[in-house]
Amino acid sequence: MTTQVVFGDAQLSLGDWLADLAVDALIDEADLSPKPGLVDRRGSGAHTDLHLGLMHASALALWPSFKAMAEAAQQRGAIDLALREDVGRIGREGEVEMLRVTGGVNTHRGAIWALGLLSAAAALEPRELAPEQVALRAARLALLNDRAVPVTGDSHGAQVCRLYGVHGAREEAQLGFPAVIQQALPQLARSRAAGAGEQNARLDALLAIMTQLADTCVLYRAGMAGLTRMQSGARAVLAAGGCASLDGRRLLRDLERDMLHLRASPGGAADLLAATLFLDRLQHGLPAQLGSL
Ligand SMILES: CC(C)(COP(=O)(O)OP(=O)(O)OC[C@H]1O[C@@H](n2cnc3c(N)ncnc32)[C@H](O[C@H]2O[C@H](COP(=O)(O)OP(=O)(O)OP(=O)(O)O)[C@@H](O)[C@H]2O)[C@@H]1O)[C@@H](O)C(=O)NCCC(=O)NCCS
Ligand SMILES: Nc1ncnc2[nH]cnc12
Repeated sequence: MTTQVVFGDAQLSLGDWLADLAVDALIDEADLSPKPGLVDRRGSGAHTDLHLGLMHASALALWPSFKAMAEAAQQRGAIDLALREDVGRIGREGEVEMLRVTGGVNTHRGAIWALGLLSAAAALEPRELAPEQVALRAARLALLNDRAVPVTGDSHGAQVCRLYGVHGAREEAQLGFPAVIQQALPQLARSRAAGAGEQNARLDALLAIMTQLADTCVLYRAGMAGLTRMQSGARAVLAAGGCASLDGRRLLRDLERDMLHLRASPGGAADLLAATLFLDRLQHGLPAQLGSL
């Protein structure tokens, strides 16, 4: 039985719809400008191996993985080890495809993890798509131990988590994406309500994530000095009125200058902004009708 999402006369399977939302979120994140240290429409930020075309190609290449994760969730129908291991296997295959398309560059490793879990979590209960509900189901899935994960312990994230005693991408998901639920979505709503405009509201949401996140990409590239500058700089922009204000824009420019100087790229925060946009669309773009064929 396939759940169909009905938009007027058009019909889409739930897996197609969720994969569309996930890829749209990745492309919107990549395009959003000006983001400090990150790839955007202006350039490659602190990266020498990434550019906007590569981010787009990577996002599009992941569509089948997100669809497959959502379909696995529909088929399994419960948060259990079988589903966790399906999601892990599909995610690893997605990573291989990402690396093939980008010629070996890590564009979206964290995003496959976050958006994969969230796509599966959404597909499990398509009538319960409030951000907190979806994030909680994703957390329960992330807490299960995928026995097929290669136990190398030498990823960049694992190295800096050990060195600095912080939580990385795995724990962010296991805690129910607090940076998204407690920081980014409320900031997105506040900035929209204040009339900041959509682009500035999304930039403010990214900064809200950056105020608190232990972004392991920043830690790996720029150490604790980089992370502290990222967090304090993001707080300063928001305290000055956010990206829609003149003072906020000046402080954003200062933050960008310092992050480029430190080679610091908040890739983890960028992934969580994509997760924010995905959950925001899920809650505001509920399908007109869900039916089962
Ligand atoms: C649980 C996993 C996510 C693995 O996590 P782990 O921490 O062990 O591994 P990393 O390889 O470091 O990947 C984590 C990626 O998550 C993003 N991230 C970082 N901090 C956070 C955070 N606090 N919360 C959430 N997300 C976070 C980040 O991804 C983005 O940055 C990448 C680009 O950065 P860049 O600096 O260019 O790249 P590097 O490769 O580090 O190289 P250098 O250029 O510096 O030399 C980009 O990918 C963004 O997406 C981290 O990279 C999960 O992946 C896992 O379980 N892995 C095991 C295999 C598996 O089963 N996979 C399938 C899972 S469905
Ligand atoms: N816009 C971006 N720039 C650099 N790394 C990223 N990882 C995810 N999105 C990114």
